[in-house]
Amino acid sequence: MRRIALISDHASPLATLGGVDGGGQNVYVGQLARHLVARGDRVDIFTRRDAGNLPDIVPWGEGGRVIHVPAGPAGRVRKEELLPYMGEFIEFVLRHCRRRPYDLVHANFFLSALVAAEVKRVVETPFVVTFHALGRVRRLHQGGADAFPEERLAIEDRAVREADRIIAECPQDEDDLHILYGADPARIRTVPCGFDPDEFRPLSKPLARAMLGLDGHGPILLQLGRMVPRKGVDNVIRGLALLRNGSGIPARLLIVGGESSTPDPRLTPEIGRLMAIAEREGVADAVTFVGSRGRDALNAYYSAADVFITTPWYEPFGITPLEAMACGTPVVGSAVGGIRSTVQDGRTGYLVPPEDPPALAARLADLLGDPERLRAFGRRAVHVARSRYTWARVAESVSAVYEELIPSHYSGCARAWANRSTSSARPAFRPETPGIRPSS
Ligand SMILES: CC(=O)N[C@H]1[C@@H](OP(=O)(O)OP(=O)(O)OC[C@H]2O[C@@H](n3ccc(=O)[nH]c3=O)[C@H](O)[C@@H]2O)O[C@H](CO)[C@@H](O)[C@@H]1O
Ligand SMILES: O=P([O-])([O-])O[C@@H]1[C@@H](O)[C@H](O)[C@@H](O)[C@H](O)[C@@H]1O
Repeated sequence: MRRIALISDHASPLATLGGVDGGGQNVYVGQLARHLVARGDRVDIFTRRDAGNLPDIVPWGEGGRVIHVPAGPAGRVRKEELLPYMGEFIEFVLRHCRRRPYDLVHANFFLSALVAAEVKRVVETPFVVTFHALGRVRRLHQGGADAFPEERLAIEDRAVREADRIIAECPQDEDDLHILYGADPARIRTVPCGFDPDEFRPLSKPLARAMLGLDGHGPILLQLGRMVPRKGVDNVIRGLALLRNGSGIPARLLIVGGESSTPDPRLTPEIGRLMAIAEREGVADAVTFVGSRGRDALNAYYSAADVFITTPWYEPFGITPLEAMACGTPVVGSAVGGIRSTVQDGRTGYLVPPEDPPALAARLADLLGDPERLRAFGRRAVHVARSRYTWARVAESVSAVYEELIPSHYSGCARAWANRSTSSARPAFRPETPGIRPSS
């Protein structure tokens, strides 16, 4: 039985999703852990305690645990401001490793990669990293709006140098790692993200719409995800205006996501910005801001929609288009990142340039004007999603990556450490990265 530590500094599988900091990484870590545990691993997820009332440990399936790490205030801290608290995080994880070692650490995001690199330096546990988002790519697209500290890039460079394996989520992510970070291709493995068939399956549209209390006529378009400018929701609203005015199709747009379950521009400024754009474009009546929704409500939203739209500026993978496909809903998405692999242009949906409302409107008009094509795309989408992208398959591939580092017969690192830890020579944690401090 392998002992795996999954580090996910700011993205807990227990968090509410749809706000600025809660989305794909939370889902990834939670699903990966569940499926690894189902395959027989012991998995501890280390994530920062971001509320005072959280238990120290929460069970996560049979053999899994979410461990809340006291690092910084027990309240919300923006991920951009977390670096100074990572010293406490590292020391906490090291204490766990010393009590009972892990065979492998899997870090998620650059802050967690810093933890994994320190753990490797001190107790020699190998590590795998999935970045989920890369600092240089973010800088390229967000420029001055990127508020992460300068140290992020050096930490990512170090993680790329020191990780035993790096998981890329799509060919574009692989290229970014190689070209922007000089990552050694021999240590990169490309494994996509997934969806859970227990959460997402096609429901009939009338049933799904009745479940959500949606009435009225006209096609329904859906946008669902974290409410941040780089998701390009403004372009979806502009595309909707062009569609309604140009082709006369009376489509409506539902926008799911935000910091709270009712849309509140004070809590989610991006919603306020989008509301103003809908007003200016003359489509405020055709756009419904729903707020964030829990996992159990999403199947109905995806199934109720005629088309799912996602037009981010960039996307390391993009889980939402997959979830839509699994519900039999065709996707019109930006031709960027992982969306280029999941959406088969002209077979399960269409790919459009990222910031191009006229191209989006034209594709929507094409699709909505041809109900037979919509149905055929939807059927193929379910097939593609189910045959290639379940979390069970993802976990199998990730497990194979671990296997390269921990042989199945388990001669293991953990055992080596257990023998060695009887010696008194235990190296101490010395933060090498500027900007962090040890807690004591
Ligand atoms: C820039 C960036 O870093 N993007 C990546 C980020 O996910 P990011 O959070 O940007 O977006 P994704 O679309 O991948 O995932 C969003 C997730 O949040 C869920 N959700 C959203 C709104 C809501 O109200 N309720 C809810 O449950 C969605 O169902 C989905 O499962 O990590 C993912 C996993 O590595 C990648 O696929 C993304 O490419
Ligand atoms: O888009 P971005 O803000 O750079 O980075 C994001 C994280 O902050 C978010 O918490 C996580 O869920 C996403 O997977 C992604 O990694």
